[in-house]
Amino acid sequence: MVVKDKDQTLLPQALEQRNPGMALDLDWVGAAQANRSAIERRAATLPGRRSVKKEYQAAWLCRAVSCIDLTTLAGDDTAGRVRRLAAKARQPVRADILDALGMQGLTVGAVCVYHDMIAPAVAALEGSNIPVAAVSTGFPAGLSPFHLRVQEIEESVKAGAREIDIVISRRHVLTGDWQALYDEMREFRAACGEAHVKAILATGELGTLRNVAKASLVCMMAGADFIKTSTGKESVNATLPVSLVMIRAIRDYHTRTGVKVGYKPAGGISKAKDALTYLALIKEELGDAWLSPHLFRFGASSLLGDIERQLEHHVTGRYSASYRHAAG
Ligand SMILES: O=C[C@H](O)COP(=O)(O)O
Repeated sequence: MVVKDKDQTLLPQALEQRNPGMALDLDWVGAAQANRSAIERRAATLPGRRSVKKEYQAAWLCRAVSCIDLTTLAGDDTAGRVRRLAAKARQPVRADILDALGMQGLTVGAVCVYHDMIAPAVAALEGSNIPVAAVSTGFPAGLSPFHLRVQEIEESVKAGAREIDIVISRRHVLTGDWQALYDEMREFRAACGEAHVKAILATGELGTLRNVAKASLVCMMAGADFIKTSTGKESVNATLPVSLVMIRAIRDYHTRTGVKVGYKPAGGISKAKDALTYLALIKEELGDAWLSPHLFRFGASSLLGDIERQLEHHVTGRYSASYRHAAG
């Protein structure tokens, strides 16, 4: 069976798009609003939306796979674990399932690791065109000395990371010091050189949705190629209300500057149906242009397993024994 999606772009595209950034516009930042109750009402309508059509669900799930930053960020990471992750990144879904769907050649968007795991990841992904993304700048808290955070970026780029996920200093947001946030992001951007930079806002620690909107704008003004919700280590990670606020900031930035900045929800996204909700959100708020790996990623360590199980179910009409067991 071949599953077709009318406007599909399933394979990762070349990462040629960069956000050049702009001068800090404090008036724009000051005017940013986020009406919590309206945002929450809208977010509540998202699960189960028809904009991601059920008859094309397998194709949408494959698209979700192509947008995953397959992640391992644990203190006990080893080269062996990273090699296994890289193998999964190259072949994220069982070949017989992909054959049945007519989706050969599917890979994930990137593999995301700590600095020390870049070398084994790069070696294991050689020849695949799957980029390695590294979390740098003293991830997850971002509280190491500034010059060491900049140096960490430079080292990560030198080691072969083509994407750098930086963490912002939350205190700059919490104290409303937008100039400091802009300057920090600007320096991180410069240190990344040719590598793409994703700015992790750690939204669960920013206090208000309004702060999330402002921090999103400032990071984009300073040249972030992506804005990302969370490290996955905060007590609250990616949520739909926060995503709406960030996505609307991306939309405003695009309207005002013509520049498309990417979006990466991360942390706690582990179910295929949640992935579909996020894709519906992107489709409705930003449009089809954002539904590809160069403008949208999931930061996720365990989402792929559930998507693979759903695809298997789609193809065979049943879940494998291991899944039935896991589902109780
Ligand atoms: O950036 C990615 C996150 O750290 C992954 O979080 P997760 O392990 O909850 O999927």
